[in-house]
Amino acid sequence: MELFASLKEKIKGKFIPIVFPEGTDERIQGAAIRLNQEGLVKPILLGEPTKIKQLAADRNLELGDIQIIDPNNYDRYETMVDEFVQRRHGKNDHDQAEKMLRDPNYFGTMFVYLNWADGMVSGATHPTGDTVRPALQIIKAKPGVSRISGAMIMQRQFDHKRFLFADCAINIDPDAQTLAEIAVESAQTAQLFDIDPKVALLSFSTKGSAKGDVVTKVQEATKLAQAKAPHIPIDGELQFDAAYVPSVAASKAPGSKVAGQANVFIFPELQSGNIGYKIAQRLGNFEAIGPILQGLNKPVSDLSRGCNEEDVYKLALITAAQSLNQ
Ligand SMILES: CC(C)(COP(=O)(O)OP(=O)(O)OC[C@H]1O[C@@H](n2cnc3c(N)ncnc32)[C@H](O)[C@@H]1OP(=O)(O)O)[C@@H](O)C(=O)NCCC(=O)NCCS
Ligand SMILES: CC(=O)OP(=O)(O)O
Repeated sequence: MELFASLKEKIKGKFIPIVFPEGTDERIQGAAIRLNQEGLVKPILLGEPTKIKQLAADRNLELGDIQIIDPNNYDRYETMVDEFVQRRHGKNDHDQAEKMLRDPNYFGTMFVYLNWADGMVSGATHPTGDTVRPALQIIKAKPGVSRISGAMIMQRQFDHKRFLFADCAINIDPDAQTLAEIAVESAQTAQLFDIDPKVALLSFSTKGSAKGDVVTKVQEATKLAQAKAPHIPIDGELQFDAAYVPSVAASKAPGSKVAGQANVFIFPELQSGNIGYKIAQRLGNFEAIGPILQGLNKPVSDLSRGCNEEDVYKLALITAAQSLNQ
């Protein structure tokens, strides 16, 4: 079954509450209306209600019974502040918490932490750092995960074949240990999207063809990842052509169980990961879904500011489906 049809089937009729901190944004409003009308998600928009309603009316959008919550006028605000201070274990005091929760991303993240929503989708108007920092600080990583990372599901237009790229969003310069963890987490995320993972740790070098600290890091990460998950086909260091093209793999990495057939691509650091997915999306015409945060205790999803309404709609479906697996 097509990916989103199967996600819709999983969540339909469950009215999973998802909080959208950017309630005034047109793309968010449009997606929330569709999700609500189709009975897929129970959207909660954050922002000043009169402003949200006026903007919707100006755009000819009908919000219907969608819930709107104003962080600046909310009767449970003090409870949220107290819970936040407790969660931060002395890192933020009451006065700081009062101010921080005025930020809709902190407010929305607390909603998820307190189980008042099952997930959050934000980032249409906020850069990634501001969107995800509250989740890193409040929701935190699952047991057994030390670093959260961001995966993109890349879907080819003509045959809907899917690939996973990571880390495209979070860890700026991961060390070998973190890179290994990203590789293993990515293989697990891939399975959620019906990708049978074959994981390539990418580099500008294939099997020692070039030298340097950055190549050594990828070689070490490959060994660590293989030891962590011996049941998953993982190999590196591989150039992209060796990872993906069978004829190149045959000459550059003969005998590899991954080279020539990789579908999960692990980038050595964030510059290449973020640039790589945007090239595939904008030049290669791939549909880019995500970034999907891997390793968090509860689902919080970050949009790219370049997203459209359809991206918001789809990421909300993924976020709601992720909440069923928590
Ligand atoms: C994610 C990011 C914002 C975190 O940076 P930061 O806020 O300066 O990070 P800090 O080191 O101050 O850590 C803040 C908190 O997050 C936690 N944290 C940071 N990175 C983390 C990670 N990858 N996994 C889990 N926790 C993490 C820290 O432990 C810390 O928690 P604490 O406050 O409870 O001690 C930063 O790594 C970043 O900007 N990444 C790139 C984002 C981006 O622009 N991507 C491209 C577009 S998609
Ligand atoms: C994923 C991405 O590109 O996010 P941002 O909105 O921070 O640019």
